[in-house]
Amino acid sequence: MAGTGSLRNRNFGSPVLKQRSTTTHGTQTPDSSPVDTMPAQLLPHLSNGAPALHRKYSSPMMPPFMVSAPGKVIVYGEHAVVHGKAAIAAAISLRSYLLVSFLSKSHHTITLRFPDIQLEHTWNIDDLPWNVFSQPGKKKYYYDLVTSLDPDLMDAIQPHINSVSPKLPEAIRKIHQNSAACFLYLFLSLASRKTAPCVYTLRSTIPIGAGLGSSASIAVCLSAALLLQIRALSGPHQDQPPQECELQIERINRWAFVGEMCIHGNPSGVDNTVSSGGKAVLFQRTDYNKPPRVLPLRNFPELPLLLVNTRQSRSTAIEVAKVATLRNDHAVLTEKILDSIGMVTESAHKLLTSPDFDPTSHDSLKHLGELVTINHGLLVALGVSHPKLERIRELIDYTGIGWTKLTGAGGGGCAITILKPQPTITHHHTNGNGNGNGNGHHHHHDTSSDESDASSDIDCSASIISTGTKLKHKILDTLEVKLEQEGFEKFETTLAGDGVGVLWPAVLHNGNEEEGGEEIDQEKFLRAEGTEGIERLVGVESVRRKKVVREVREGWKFWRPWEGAFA
Ligand SMILES: Nc1ncnc2c1ncn2[C@@H]1O[C@H](COP(=O)(O)OP(=O)(O)OP(=O)(O)O)[C@@H](O)[C@H]1O
Ligand SMILES: C[C@@](O)(CCO)CC(=O)[O-]
Repeated sequence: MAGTGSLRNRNFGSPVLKQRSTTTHGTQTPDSSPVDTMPAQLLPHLSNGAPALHRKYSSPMMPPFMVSAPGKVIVYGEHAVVHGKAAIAAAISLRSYLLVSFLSKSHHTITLRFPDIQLEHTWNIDDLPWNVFSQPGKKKYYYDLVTSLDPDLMDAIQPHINSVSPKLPEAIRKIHQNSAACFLYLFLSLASRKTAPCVYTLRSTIPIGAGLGSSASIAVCLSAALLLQIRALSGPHQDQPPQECELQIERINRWAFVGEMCIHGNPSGVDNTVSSGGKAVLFQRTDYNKPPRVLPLRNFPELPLLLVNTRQSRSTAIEVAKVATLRNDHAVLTEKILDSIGMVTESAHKLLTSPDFDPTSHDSLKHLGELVTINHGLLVALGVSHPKLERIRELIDYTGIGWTKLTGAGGGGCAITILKPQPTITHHHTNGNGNGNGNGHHHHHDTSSDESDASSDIDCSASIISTGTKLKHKILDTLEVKLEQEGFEKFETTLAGDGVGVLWPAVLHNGNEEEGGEEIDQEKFLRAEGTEGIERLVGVESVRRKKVVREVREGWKFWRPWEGAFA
């Protein structure tokens, strides 16, 4: 077991990291590689966390570490992506955080503490079906591409899943058992009997079942944590070449996809791909036996986005199954709708990647907005909207502030609105419908000036004037009150952020008195209150709210192939 002393003596800057980390296949058996014997050169690299190396850990075990992964929004193409069409999705600033704390070896247990869903469960490591998972033909390695769940392995873990929350009502038990299945399948596939006993404590700022990829983000966290524990990842560190960063992200993503399959049956893989790699991507999977086509959209604009939660929870698996049924019952029609959604995505992709794309121009935003409207209509035709989503769209359409669609699986969950740029006109008549398909409702924003241009209810010209900005804020404030009155919830988030991140050891400079930084332990993590409390304690970004400056906190590290290094 590595004590504090050996941790201190480790050479975290070893150049060996570069050579080892290019290892891809077959040179390492993850069996019998508990993290407490992890060689320094394969541990997450600390470049600016030097003080942490000299601190004394209160426990003689390995210090706890954390991983974090973002949620996502699908901007275009959900559902159609399950059927081979392309989708565009972007990471958001809401994230899941997983703390891995090690126990002394006498424990022989593995514990999940997932307070967001009130799940707490402990398994005895020796009782798990290692023999089934290590049989020839069944044994998988960290570098394998697994594209479907093995029914024999699922059968083997079933009794251990059934032992989770057996007395709770069916609906809650299902949520618990989905998360437990995701963990156990990954744990048994990647770890070994000798894996160090530990506690996995997970907290998330992503609403669950709201279309924002909560399940993918937990699958990414679990995959990254387990791969780190078995030494199958290198970095993230400053000098990692882009291809090497991509390899690490890909490795995490492949196993996260396996975790996603445990939670919702037939995922396309878009959610875990965005959650692993961050930023924004065009994603398409035509053949489930092969890796998908993933084109990073490096210049994806920080579109002004409004995110509203219906608070109507639903299961992605059920919504995906609805579309499969429709496709069975109305094959030709459904195919045409799915094709059209694919065309919406391609059209957006063409615009977003064209050399003269300007996200602040009226024409570009209008084009993207119209595609949002069309996409929503097609999702309605697929039967995956919900009266509450339609109500949100109606409320937003009346204000004329942007273009709205459901995002993710639908059936409830969230709606996104791409906001028009700042209005330049301070008095106008709207047709009550920002999507240009007027429905006869009239709104009067009672301010001064230009009545002549009633057609451009909110003008998208580049000149932004303060009266226009005030008007927009007024409309948004009024809208927020209405949404709240009807039980909906507005979210603040930014688009196109980082993917999976590592905090090793779990120490952050939180500006308090603790020498060398604040050690994050289970109790502190569990005590953090709500999204703000979690972000203040462990958030990957520090947010200076008034000026809305977001910057990555010292300590958190990311694989960023687009930079070849982390900031
Ligand atoms: N914070 C969390 N803690 C534990 N388990 C979670 C958490 N968030 C999500 N899950 C797991 O993910 C499941 C929700 O997955 P689902 O795919 O239905 O919703 P989503 O991922 O939020 O939406 P979408 O797939 O449409 O983006 C839950 O039932 C639970 O098993
Ligand atoms: C509905 C869906 O397309 C998006 C869920 O976020 C399902 C999937 O792609 O796995």
